[in-house]
Amino acid sequence: MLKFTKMHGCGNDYIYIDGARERIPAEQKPELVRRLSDRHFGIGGDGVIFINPSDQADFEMEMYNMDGTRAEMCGNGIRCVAKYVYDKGLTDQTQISVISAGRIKYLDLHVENGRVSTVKVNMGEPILKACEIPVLAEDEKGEVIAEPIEIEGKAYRMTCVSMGNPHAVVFVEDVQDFPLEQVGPGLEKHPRFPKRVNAEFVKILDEETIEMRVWERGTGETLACGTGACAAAVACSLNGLTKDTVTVKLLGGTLQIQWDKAENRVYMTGPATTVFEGEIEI
Ligand SMILES: N[C@@H](CCC[C@H](N)C(=O)O)C(=O)O
Repeated sequence: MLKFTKMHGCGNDYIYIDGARERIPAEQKPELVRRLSDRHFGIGGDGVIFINPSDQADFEMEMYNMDGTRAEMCGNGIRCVAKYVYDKGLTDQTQISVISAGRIKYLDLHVENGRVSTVKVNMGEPILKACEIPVLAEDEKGEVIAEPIEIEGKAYRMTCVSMGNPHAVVFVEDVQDFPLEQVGPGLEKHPRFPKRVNAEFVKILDEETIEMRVWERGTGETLACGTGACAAAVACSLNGLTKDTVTVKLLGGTLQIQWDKAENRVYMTGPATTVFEGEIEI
């Protein structure tokens, strides 16, 4: 029997597993993730996150998308990791560090009635160099800002940002009626992205507010994406469309994103919620 906790951040739901208690061989994880994430035959979720011990930070986050592929970073997931470790008494600290794919993030936990309600995460520097995102570009050391790209015969402009994981941000007039199911997979798997990409479709509401839908690499449309919201805020600022602090409205909730340009750090603040706990035979 495998113990798990189902949690979400703005409706981006993952299955959280204590990797110190549940020892699963690495080669079995992708298949297990696909089974557990299945919304009809499994627990159901956008993927699975293992919370492991670490010598470099307070905890390690090991993140898998629904299709069993690893991702370097997960913004909504890392807030839930903070809630998991605090609410379960694995730490009594309200400032913690979490490492994911070799990069350490620092988190401030906001506690109400003994439980974490919201978390502010220092998401680090946005990565803008094409070869580091990675996105194929004429100038591999340059930035990809408002560059033309064709998907399914239609022309769009994309701005590429990595928050540890790759994102392509496209500005659109209408988010709600945007044909995400057609355009999202085309952008995710476009040959310019050697590691595929997460695709954000963004409408500017005013200089401090944006609306966004996301097509996630390895999962498809989700109700929210934390790293995607950070990438969108950076892309808005780079294109001169908003201030450096924005409210991002997603299908499943709202995130506050600040790009502190003096420090060149992105800060994300948002909720973390536990849905239920259980055990499943594997
Ligand atoms: N939903 C996440 C991002 C999850 C990983 C992503 N699909 C990828 O493959 O990079 C978030 O909140 O950041």
